[in-house]
Amino acid sequence: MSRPLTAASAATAVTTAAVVALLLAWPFITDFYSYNAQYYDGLVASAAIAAVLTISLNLAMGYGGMLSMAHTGLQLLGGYGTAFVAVKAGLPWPVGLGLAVVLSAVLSALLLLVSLRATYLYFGMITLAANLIVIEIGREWDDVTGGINGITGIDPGMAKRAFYYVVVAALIVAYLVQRNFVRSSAGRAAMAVRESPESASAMGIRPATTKLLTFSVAGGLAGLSGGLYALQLGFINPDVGLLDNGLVFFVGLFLGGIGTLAGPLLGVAFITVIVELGKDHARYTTLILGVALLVSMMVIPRGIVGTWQASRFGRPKAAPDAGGDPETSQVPASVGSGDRPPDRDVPALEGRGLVKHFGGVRALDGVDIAVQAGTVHGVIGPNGSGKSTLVSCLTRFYRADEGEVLIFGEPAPAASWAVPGAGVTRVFQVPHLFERQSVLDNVLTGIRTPYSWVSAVLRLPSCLRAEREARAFATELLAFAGLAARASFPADSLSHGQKRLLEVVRAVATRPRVLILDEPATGLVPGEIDALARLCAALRERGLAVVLIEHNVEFVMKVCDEVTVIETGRVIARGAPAQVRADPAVLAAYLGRPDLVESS
Ligand SMILES: Nc1ncnc2c1ncn2[C@@H]1O[C@H](COP(=O)(O)OP(=O)(O)OP(=O)(O)O)[C@@H](O)[C@H]1O
Repeated sequence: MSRPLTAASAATAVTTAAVVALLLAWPFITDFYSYNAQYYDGLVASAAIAAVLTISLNLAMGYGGMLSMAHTGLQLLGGYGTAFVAVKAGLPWPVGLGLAVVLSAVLSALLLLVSLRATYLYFGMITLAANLIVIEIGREWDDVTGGINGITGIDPGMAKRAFYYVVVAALIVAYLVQRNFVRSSAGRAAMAVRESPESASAMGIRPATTKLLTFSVAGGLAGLSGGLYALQLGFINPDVGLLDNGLVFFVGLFLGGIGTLAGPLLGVAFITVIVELGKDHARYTTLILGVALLVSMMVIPRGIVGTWQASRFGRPKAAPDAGGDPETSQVPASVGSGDRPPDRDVPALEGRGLVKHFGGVRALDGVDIAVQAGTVHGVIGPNGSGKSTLVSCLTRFYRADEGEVLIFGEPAPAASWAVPGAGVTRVFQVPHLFERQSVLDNVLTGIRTPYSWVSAVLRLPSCLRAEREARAFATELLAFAGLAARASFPADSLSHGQKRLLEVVRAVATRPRVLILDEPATGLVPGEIDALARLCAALRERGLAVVLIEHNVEFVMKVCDEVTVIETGRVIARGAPAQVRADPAVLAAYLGRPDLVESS
């Protein structure tokens, strides 16, 4: 997690220090310059509480890709938790804040669990329903919530200035939770699932648990914001949960920049200033916010921070390439040196009698395939013959109707996300990169790190060490692929060939024992195809099994030790390249284009 100090990170550190200094000095500044210091202190405290909730929304929607309409309800729940503890149970308010965090995190987890299969929009509707239910329970459950009048007399028992510092401390904590989470393997997993649950699964990330964790952490922060809000107001009632109140958080998030670390803070600060300047015309506040949102969506859809990052000034500069020449670079030493030496007696990957139907189409019709460790195994066949379906069945993206899959003689796990953990990683036919993440983060997403999200948020030494090692490994891999100079660039800025190489490198980062590449040479220029061939050879030397699905038969014949040929879902030939090339059934399958398989 310790990053090299670039000009951008130095600027970020200076800005962060300046903002923290301003927040800490604010009460002294207002004391000095204004007769109405308490008002301005309260204004900034309110903005800080709103920023905590906006950070929570950013984690859920920006980084987790989950549309949340439950955030005012979660804030209300946090408020009730704090009020109940402080007023009804007579316990210290910090205990109430703790309960607020737990209650809202638990409700978020439950919401996620009941909507695991929901799409983006349906998840949003489920959270909307939950929000309405929380408000209604608040109205009806008199004994606990005080009903429609709510709970009053919530007193933090300290001077307003002291409470201001409590709020600022909470904002700093919320920001650090967001930053440390996002920069950890948990955060990278959340962004991977946001961009493509399928690719995330192929990297060994379990989408359901990742979403559960992200939404629960976000829920906890929403509860914290609710507890602080109740303490600041001195009361809590069901109206706090009304959706109208959530408008300001949404506008702030989109204006500041959703999916950016500083966006929620900047957005809320911006809105606070707008509302404050227009306070003499308060009835137009909603109109002003609506117009602000509309204009920002039309002019700067990525928000202020997102637009800055995408601009010429905010974009990273290309570093001189640190030895990133695939001609000469070596595959990092740790690739392939897994804990188990390759067992040459048992196939690394085996499919037995695989059958797969799509409606009336029999895409696989009893395919047997056995791939040995330390070999490159080609799978060829005409278009639509079933190659990609075979890969998907072997990696459990499709459930085969019949047959079994074995990895080093053991039955393969049933879930696709568990297959990389068993040693088999696939690369898709169409590039499936995490396009909005940096090139380095794409590779880091593939690396399994042995620390928990809690140690990431607390930046414990074990986590920092593991991150340092992961970054060093990822950097070595990028240097091998000739992409080191582009490490901090977004993946979508790469050329097609670079994207394909990055995807292969990302798969290698999972430290597989079997690597399946589905048409990796498509769209590559000859130099890139050579680099790919060298990579396959290097991985074979390291004892990996490489499965190569390809249309480029010349390439397959050059790099493969064994070839399986499929036609209409059946294996029609298998053996050494020269033997397969001369097989009459193979020549017949390529009827019309025998030049594709015949030696020149
Ligand atoms: N999700 C799906 N739904 C319905 N039919 C499918 C699906 N996936 C594949 N098929 C069909 O199964 C057959 C095998 O397709 P598959 O994509 O596995 O072939 P392929 O050999 O990989 O082809 P290509 O070389 O063009 O990528 C084809 O007839 C295809 O139309």
